[in-house]
Amino acid sequence: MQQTSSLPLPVLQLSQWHRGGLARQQFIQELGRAARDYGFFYLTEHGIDVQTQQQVMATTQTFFRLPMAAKQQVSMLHSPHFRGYTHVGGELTNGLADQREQFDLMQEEAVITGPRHDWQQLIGPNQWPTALPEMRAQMLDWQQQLTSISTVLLEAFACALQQPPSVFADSLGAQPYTHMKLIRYPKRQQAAQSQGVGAHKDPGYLTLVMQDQASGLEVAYQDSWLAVVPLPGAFVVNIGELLELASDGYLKATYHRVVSPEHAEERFSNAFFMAARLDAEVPLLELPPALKAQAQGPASDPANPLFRQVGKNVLKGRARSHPEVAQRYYAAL
Ligand SMILES: NC(=[NH2+])NCCC[C@H](N)C(=O)O
Ligand SMILES: O=C(O)CCC(=O)C(=O)O
Ligand SMILES: [Fe+2]
Repeated sequence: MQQTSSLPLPVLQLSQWHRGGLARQQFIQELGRAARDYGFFYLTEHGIDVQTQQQVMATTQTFFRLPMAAKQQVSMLHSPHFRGYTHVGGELTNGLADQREQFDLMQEEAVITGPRHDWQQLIGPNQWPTALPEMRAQMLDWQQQLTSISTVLLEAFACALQQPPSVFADSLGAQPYTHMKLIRYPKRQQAAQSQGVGAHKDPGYLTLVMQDQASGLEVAYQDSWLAVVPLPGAFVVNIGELLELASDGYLKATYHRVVSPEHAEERFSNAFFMAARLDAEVPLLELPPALKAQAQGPASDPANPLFRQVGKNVLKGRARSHPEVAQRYYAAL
C-alpha cells in the first residue's frame, strides 16, 4: 500500500434521519454512498452531547493514569470473557504486538453454566477497578447510548440496502452483543514500532469510534491509507464483517489501522463494536437486482474466514487478539 493521504471522508448528520421525510431519504442515500465508496464516514448531530463525550474521555485518561497495580487488578488474564485491562504489547494483530493499552467491557451478564458452545463463554460479568468506583455506571450508560445510535444506524443501513427497516432486528434481539474498548496509544519510540493497532476488519455489524485530537487512525482506500483526521464531536463509523456477509459483499468491511502518534505524547480513543446476538446467524439479504449486480460476495481470505454464526465470528477475533486468555480458558480452540 502507498503512503497516507488525507482526502476528507463523508460527514453524515443523524438528525436528518430523525427529521423524517425528505431529509431521511437524503440521509439514506448519503449513507448508501458513503458505505459503498469508503466503508467509513463521520457521524455528527447524533444526539450525544459534547459534555458526555468529554466526561467519557476524562475517565478514559484517569483510568490509564492509575498505577499499574490498579490496572493489573482488572487484567484480562483474569477473565474468561475477554474483559478488562491489557498492557501495551499485550494484544496481537496479524501476529504482531500492538502498541496500545486498553480496557474492554461488554454488557454485564451472568455466566452460562453447564454444556455450552465455546462462544457462550464470552458471556459474563465485566471487571471494574476498585480505584474508580464511578466508572461502572458511567460506562454502562455510555454503552447503552451507543447501542441506541447503532440500532438506528442499522435501520438506516437496511433502508440503504432497500430492505424492510427491521431486517436486522431479529438478529439483534433484545440484547445484542456489544463491546467497548477504552484505548491509549503511547508515543512512538522507534520507527519500527509504529503499529498502534495493525490492519484489520472489525468482526461485528458496525463500529463507532470517538477519537481525541491526536491523529493516527487510517482507512484502506484504493491501494493507499487515508488518514481519518479528527473531527471534534463526531463519531467515526465503519462497517464490520457481519454487514459484509449480510450484503453478500455489496458493503465491505474496510481494513483500517492506527499508527502510533509521532508528534503527540499519546492518543486516546474509545471504540464501540456492535454485533448481533451471539446465538444469531447473520441474515442473508435478498438485494434488488441493481445492487445485487454490484455484490461480489464476501471476501474469502483463508487467514480470516468470515462466519455467519455471530458468536463464532466474534470469538475468532478475540482469540487471535488475546492468545494468552484463549490458551488459559479456551484450550480446545
Ligand atoms: N475488537 C476489535 N475490533 N479489535 C480490533 C483489533 C484487531 C484485532 N487484534 C484482530 O486481530 O482482529
Ligand atoms: O483507536 C481507534 O481509533 C480505532 C481502534 C480500532 O480500530 C479497533 O480497536 O478495532
Ligand atoms: Fe477496528
